[in-house]
Amino acid sequence: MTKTLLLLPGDGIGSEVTAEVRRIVDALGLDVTLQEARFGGAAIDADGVPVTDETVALALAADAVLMGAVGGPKWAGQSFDTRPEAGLLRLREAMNVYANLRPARCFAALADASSLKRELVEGLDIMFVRELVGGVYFGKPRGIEMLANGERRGLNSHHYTTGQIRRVARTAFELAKGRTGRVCSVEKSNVMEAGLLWREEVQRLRDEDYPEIELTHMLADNCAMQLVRQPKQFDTILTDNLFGDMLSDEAAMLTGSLGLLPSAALGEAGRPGLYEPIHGSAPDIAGQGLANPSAAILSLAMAVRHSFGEERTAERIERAVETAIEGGTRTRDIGGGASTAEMGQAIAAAL
Ligand SMILES: NC(=O)c1ccc[n+]([C@@H]2O[C@H](COP(=O)([O-])OP(=O)(O)OC[C@H]3O[C@@H](n4cnc5c(N)ncnc54)[C@H](O)[C@@H]3O)[C@@H](O)[C@H]2O)c1
Ligand SMILES: CC(C)[C@H](C(=O)O)[C@@H](O)C(=O)O
Ligand SMILES: [Mg+2]
Repeated sequence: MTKTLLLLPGDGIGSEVTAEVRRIVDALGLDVTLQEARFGGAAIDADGVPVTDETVALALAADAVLMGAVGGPKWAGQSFDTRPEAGLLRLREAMNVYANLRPARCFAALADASSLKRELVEGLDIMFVRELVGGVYFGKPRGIEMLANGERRGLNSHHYTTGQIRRVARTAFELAKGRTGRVCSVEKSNVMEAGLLWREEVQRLRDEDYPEIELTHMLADNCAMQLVRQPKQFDTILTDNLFGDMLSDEAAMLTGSLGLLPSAALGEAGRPGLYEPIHGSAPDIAGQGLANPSAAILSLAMAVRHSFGEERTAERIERAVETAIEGGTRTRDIGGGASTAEMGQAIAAAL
């Protein structure tokens, strides 16, 4: 049956990399109806808000949503509620995509592009499962307030409920069953109550429902260090919204570039997923044809796998990205001179 894919190019390199996603959809001849809507800064400029109610409704009615990137200096001075990033948070919340899968795999041909030694990253395959609709990103109260003594105070709240922790932990355990069965849960249970609850609930769910899973716990600061000391010790890393954001950017460099890491944000079964490269709008290279479209194209592969249920086509896209890189076509971030379009063409040709 024809699937619906809503493309949200967004800002900066977002539109450049989603153009290459279109190229791949066309080259594959996928049975997909493509829709497109403004998002982020582009929507602020045209519609006055980073995401309109109509776009949220389109997303909820689609089979999958693929977002490029949002944000940029043009909108950085605005209040939080009207920034491009707020549109992304609103969409994640509206779609209730609480489990964010961020795979960090090192392609053999790129082991030397990593900032770590080849032997540390060769064969690396980590799956981050980042909680995406809770924690400090969404906690209330929040804001900047004026104190009686004339000082200003910035305030954010970090909290998690049992249910929020258990549902994302379940996703991580289910995924790990199809991998090596090892899950490392990452928090700061030594200083944060929400971290302590996280550790307790993850352990409890493992003991109740997943005795076959080998679960370990690690403090987030140690995890940041271990990722660059001995990254191959990890298989599945389960963590909260903020730590997951930071640790996945760190892990991107193990694979060679931020331009390589895709993501899938999933909610309840049968609901649409939200797919995004993990990188941002990259204002420093936007508009120059320098962006690596691989992360966006690999995000399409994740959409095809998780929302369209077409595992073989997903693997075909992933293999084509690897083949194009092995064949020597590389954008600047991974040591080559290819443009965004040339990289997309090489991937399309390798399908
Ligand atoms: N999901 C998203 O939409 C998302 C994610 C992260 C940041 N942002 C937003 O993007 C804006 C810029 O943020 P930033 O500069 O801190 O992070 P960024 O991810 O945009 O860029 C960080 C660095 O990585 C490089 N880079 C990123 N993607 C690349 C690609 N595909 N190919 C080659 N190089 C790439 C950039 O050139 C830059 O040097 C901010 O407004 C931020 O809020 C959005
Ligand atoms: C743009 C921002 C809201 C977003 C996040 O922090 O989740 C980004 O950094 C990401 O990794 O998707
Ligand atoms: Mg991020």
